[in-house]
Amino acid sequence: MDLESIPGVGEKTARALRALDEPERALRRGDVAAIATAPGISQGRAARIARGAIRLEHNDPGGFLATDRAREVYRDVLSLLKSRTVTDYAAQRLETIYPSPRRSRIEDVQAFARGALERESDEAVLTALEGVEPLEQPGDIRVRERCLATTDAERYSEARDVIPELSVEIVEDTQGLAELARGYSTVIALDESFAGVTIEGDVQVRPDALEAPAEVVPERPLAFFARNRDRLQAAIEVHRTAGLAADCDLEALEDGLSRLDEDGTVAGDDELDRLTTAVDDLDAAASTAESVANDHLREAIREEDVTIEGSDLLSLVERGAGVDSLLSRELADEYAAAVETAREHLTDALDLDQGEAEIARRAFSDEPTFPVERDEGVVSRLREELTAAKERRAGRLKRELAADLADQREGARKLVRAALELDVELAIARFGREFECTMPEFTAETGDEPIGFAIEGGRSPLLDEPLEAIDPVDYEVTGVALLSGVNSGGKTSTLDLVASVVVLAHMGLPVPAERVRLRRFDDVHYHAKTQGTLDAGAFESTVREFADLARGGEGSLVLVDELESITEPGASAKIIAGILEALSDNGATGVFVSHLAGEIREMADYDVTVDGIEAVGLVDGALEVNRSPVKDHLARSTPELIVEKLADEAREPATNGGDVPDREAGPDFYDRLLEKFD
Ligand SMILES: Nc1ncnc2c1ncn2[C@@H]1O[C@H](COP(=O)(O)OP(=O)(O)OP(=O)(O)O)[C@@H](O)[C@H]1O
Repeated sequence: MDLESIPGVGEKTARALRALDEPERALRRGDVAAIATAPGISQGRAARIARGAIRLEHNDPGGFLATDRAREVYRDVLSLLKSRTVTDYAAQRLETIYPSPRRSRIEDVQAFARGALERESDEAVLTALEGVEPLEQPGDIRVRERCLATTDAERYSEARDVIPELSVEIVEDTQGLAELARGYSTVIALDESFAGVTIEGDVQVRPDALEAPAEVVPERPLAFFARNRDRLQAAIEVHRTAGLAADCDLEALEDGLSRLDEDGTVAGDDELDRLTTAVDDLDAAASTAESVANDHLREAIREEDVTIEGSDLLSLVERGAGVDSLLSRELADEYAAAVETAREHLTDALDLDQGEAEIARRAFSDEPTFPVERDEGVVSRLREELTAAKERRAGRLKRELAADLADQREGARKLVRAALELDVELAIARFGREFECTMPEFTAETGDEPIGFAIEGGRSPLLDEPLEAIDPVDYEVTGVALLSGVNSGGKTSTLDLVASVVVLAHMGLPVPAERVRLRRFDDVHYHAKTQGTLDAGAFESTVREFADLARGGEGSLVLVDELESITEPGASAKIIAGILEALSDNGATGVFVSHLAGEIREMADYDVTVDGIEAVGLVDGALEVNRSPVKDHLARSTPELIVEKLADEAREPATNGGDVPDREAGPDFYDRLLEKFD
């Protein structure tokens, strides 16, 4: 359907509506507001869309997490996974794994997770992963030493679009081209008509340039590799340390990257380095050469005894000759030697080749002068010569490197993606290992008897204690059960365990238990313990919520922690009994933690299962608890245990020097109390 054709649906609303089909992308609040107020959308539809948007925000596109506490458990287990990633990418990628009732979705992630669990992570891999990030597009680049030239206005604008890195110039004719060539180290002429013309400077006639932009601007592909050099090197390192098969030639890529500087220039070429240094140092070297020559000459003059006949001197003075002629007459050899040192210095300091040295020689004239002075014109020539050679060389190296790397681009992308995916897998593997997880078995798939859930040796990942301090819990529920138990026995932790196991299983991930079998649930309703008695309004809305639940509970997992605190015990027991009946009729799976299990069972008009977390005894005043709920067993409460202990002690013969324990309240009293508990 064309969304924009709905009256009143603007672009923004349409975008928001489309986003609903893309579960990976959360809707923004503004979008939801736009939908809700868009004319042409009924209130009911707007509400449904808003609910969908909220689910998306909670990464719950399937509406699996039906309550706040269920969503909290999901966020908590997700955090545990995310905290085991190295890269931000992997953390974000884990966000896309959400619990779902859909078999295909679960199985897809399961396949991924099974592979992940095989992965070994060692420190070297994790360290290497620190440098990996998603690849980035380089920013805009400008190449100043090269330009494009054409006589044609259409080609001109096409060139500007296709190769924005170079400036494009319109030229009238060969003369225009020649002028341009003086300002750039290379001019790329786009017109066939320029073929064969001879112009001073570097002019290339490339009518095909717009079809192969990377050849005339190798800076473009190189910028991509330069921008991503470090992350690519890190991704290579990840592949090496993890022994991961790569989709590209790692050596070739690494070699290419090692020749590339961060700014996109080619590194590690001796000749280019020589030319670059020569251009940079030229002025300084020429001036030093000058000083060297003058020092040399000064020294020579100082040591020289110049003998000149009076008549010669007279003729020189009469002719008005200066020091120069004296130099050339009397000190020609010294001058020549001084100039030679200057030339040698320039050649050596700049490491010039023969042709360049020829030019450099001319920077110091054979005509004697004092002081010796460089010829700036010649130094400029030399600079132009060196710069042109440098740019030619850099250009060639860039083209070669770009050609070498061109084939690696796709491979490089895959390399980084694989490294980042490995981080996701390693996070799952570490979670799996650290919580001693297994893959859960969905009974619909295994063909076993339908059950609710059966957890063997489960340890809640939400407990703060280290794993070894957590007692493994076995718990199995099919239908709806009440869970009774001593204070602090671990009832809430058991609900947390069930919720996290079920949520993880429906995310397609391994679960923290020795073995888990479960049915595929449609949703999880987990209600945390309510703090204190609810006011009438809140009580009413809670009852309403359960009425909804009771109506449609089939396929639901309902976990409720001490609902009785919402109102006074008598009324609570009645309400809970009613909810249990309805849920049980509807085939839901549920666990209700309650201290009123006995009362509720009596109220209910069917045989409610009551499981119990039992204190095995009191050790030094502290309860010793069997954390696995015992099936069909109403656990004794803590007060009962204490009365029992007192009764036992009262019955014991005095052991402390004839002092009879609790003389005032003898064994009879405790026995009578105990009877009340039965
Ligand atoms: N399986 C376990 N292994 C070790 N310690 C546990 C386990 N389960 C719970 N505990 C410890 O017992 C404490 C109390 O657990 P929990 O809050 O789940 O008990 P409860 O029965 O719900 O308590 P209450 O009666 O207050 O509702 C936890 O904070 C935890 O330290």
